[in-house]
Amino acid sequence: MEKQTDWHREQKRVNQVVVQIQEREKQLRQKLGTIKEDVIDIRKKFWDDVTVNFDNAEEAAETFASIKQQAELMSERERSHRHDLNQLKNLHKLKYSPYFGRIDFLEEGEEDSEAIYIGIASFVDKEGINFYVYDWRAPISSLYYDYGPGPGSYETPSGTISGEVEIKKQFIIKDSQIKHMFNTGITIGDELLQQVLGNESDSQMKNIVATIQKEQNQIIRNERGRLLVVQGVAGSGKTSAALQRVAYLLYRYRDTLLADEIVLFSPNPLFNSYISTVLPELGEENMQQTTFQAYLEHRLGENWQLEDPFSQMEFVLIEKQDPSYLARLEAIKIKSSLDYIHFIDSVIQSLQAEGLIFTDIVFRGNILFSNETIYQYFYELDQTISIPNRMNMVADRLLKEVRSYELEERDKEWVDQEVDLLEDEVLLKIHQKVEKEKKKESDDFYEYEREQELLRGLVVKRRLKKVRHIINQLQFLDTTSIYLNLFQEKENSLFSSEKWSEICSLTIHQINQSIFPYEDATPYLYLKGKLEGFHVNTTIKHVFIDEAQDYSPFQFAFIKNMFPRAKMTVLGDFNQSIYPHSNNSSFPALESLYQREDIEKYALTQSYRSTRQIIDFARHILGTEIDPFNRNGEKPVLTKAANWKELNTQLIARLMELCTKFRTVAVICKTAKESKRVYTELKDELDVRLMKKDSTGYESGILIIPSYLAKGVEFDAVVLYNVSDLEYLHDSERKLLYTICTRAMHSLDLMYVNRLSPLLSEVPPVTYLKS
Ligand SMILES: Nc1ncnc2c1ncn2[C@@H]1O[C@H](COP(=O)(O)OP(=O)(O)OP(=O)(O)O)[C@@H](O)[C@H]1O
Repeated sequence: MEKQTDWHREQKRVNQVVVQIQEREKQLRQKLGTIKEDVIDIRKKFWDDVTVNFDNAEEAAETFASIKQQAELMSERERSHRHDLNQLKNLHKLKYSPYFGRIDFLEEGEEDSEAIYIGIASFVDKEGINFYVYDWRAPISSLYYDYGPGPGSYETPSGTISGEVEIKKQFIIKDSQIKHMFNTGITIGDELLQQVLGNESDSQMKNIVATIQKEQNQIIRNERGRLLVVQGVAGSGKTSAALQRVAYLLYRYRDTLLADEIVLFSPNPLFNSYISTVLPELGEENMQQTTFQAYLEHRLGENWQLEDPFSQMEFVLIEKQDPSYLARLEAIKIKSSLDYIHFIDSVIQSLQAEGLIFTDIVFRGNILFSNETIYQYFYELDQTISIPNRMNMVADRLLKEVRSYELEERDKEWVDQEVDLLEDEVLLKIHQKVEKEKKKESDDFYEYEREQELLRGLVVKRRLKKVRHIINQLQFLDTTSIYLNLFQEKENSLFSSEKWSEICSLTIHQINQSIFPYEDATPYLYLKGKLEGFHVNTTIKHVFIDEAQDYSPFQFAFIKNMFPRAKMTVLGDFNQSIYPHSNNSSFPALESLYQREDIEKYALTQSYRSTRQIIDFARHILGTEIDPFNRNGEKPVLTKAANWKELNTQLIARLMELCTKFRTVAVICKTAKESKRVYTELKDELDVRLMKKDSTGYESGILIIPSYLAKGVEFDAVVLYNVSDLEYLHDSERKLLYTICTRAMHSLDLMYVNRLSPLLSEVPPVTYLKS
């Protein structure tokens, strides 16, 4: 009875708030209509209100000022329009579901407690005094995530506020109706989480603001430290915490931080699209999103075709018979290490005194500046000046000489010939220019000579444009040869590896081919930056790196260098480090780049994605401890087939069954090559889609996807294709297997032919079913 009246009371409040929201919507719509009309009006009458007069400098300045004023007026109105539109969108969401939580808090020293309702955005009365709804990011809302009934406190810019949480409730409200209501304890109720996690997955990630856990809340709201490191088990909400943290920062620093000043590095384009709706759902704009590969490509420019990490991964997974396989694996490890940075730094040190390699600058087939001359110019300069500064000084000197050369060159015969070939429009333009000058000079003989002079000047200038570009871009520096020189010495005291000599030959061979190996791209750009100066990005204030276990120490150092003013949030799971360059030393290496007091570290140990049964199975692959959220499902199913044909028949039957139960079903293969083969075999039988490295999105249905592209993403049901000893034999593939299994939310199948992978030998038979 009490429960019913309580429910009734709460629903009554929802109704009241919704009425207020509707009222506000109405007012805002009216206001928007007026602003829109204003903008149209300003646009239409833009020139009516501007007096255009360029007769003299004073009039022109006045004209300019009045145009500026009109433009500012219009952009202010447009800004206001955008802001109100955003507010309208938020009101629309609030109307559907005004809030998800309530806490009654009695502040120390106060007589009465206040009921705080928490939703995705604030909603205040007209006077701006009473909050119907608090934004989940407001300081007081932290109580909801951090405490159950009992003593509690929260931080505000002016200090800590303590008191007593008297009541804590959670709601699921849809269509303005309370569907569920729970009184909860310390953690945000199991009941609500059960509801949320039991739902089917989507091709888009969802926000978790209603059920953020205490340890996740600490990560989201952390503002200390320049480096925030999160090590969290599979499915522990690292990506979720990262995205809600972006939303939090945008709210907390709304006057000084723009979404564009935050960049997120994600593992692949598919992941980018998977997470792209979370922030807009929360009423925020998306941050910049990129992959490290895209960033490298952008930096390397068009001259290089860069191998991508997925092709490198295919090589590592497939080409074990390749004669250079072990050398390349070793090369990848060495080139990812901080030792390699130190090695490059030591080489750069010696290049201060000698050894840089330059190329000739050629003009019309002749050497304009020989590499020896440039070398001499460079090393004539004081050695205490940094290499990039000296490089710019050389460029200035060369440009000056080009200018003198340009003047001399105008009288050459080739110039006359090219003048004859100039286009008519150019001739006309020069003619008009001279006519104008003539008027001023009132000189009748001036015309022909002057025209010729200008035309010759133009021809030479045009032809020298490329030379100037080469100089301005410092392209006379032969960074590729300097990089290759690192591999000329077959002995290297820094690397005891016996394979160093083999690595040297391999690298020289690879780089002389047209595709630049992935493992060399970052070191090459680092060297280039050290010689030419880094194009650092100082506008970015926060860098987020998700799936951070896939980054090498070298890459971390490089990113830190590129964004010198940014705070870093780095989230990963060393149990999912599947790339040959990533290992357990990446995070310590990253931390070594910061002062101890600048580092904040968190661990997430509870997994929310998969059912208890899936986690119980998967954790034995690595022998690791993971605390599963208590949600039950079927045990994973292991299916053995006598041959490939039978495997496919069983796979098709199982997929048909899974499709009736779930929205997203993934067949995860080890490699892209295998995925393609499976796709070819299934496509006539079932509606399946093949995911490739450049796939940018997916819909519900059956996907066939290579293991490394499924990183960071999740599916209702996963079928691991061919978990035989042929595919998963080596210890190095253990983490890959574990990563694949932990993509499943509700259902996991593993299929194989002949012999089962020995990597599953430690998994107790009670954790799975056989079919
Ligand atoms: N507090 C939470 N409330 C509701 N759902 C949550 C919560 N935390 C995590 N989840 C859900 O758990 C799943 C896994 O979350 P997420 O992808 O953020 O984990 P992750 O640690 O990045 O995983 P992985 O490293 O395995 O890719 C998602 O479906 C997410 O919505």
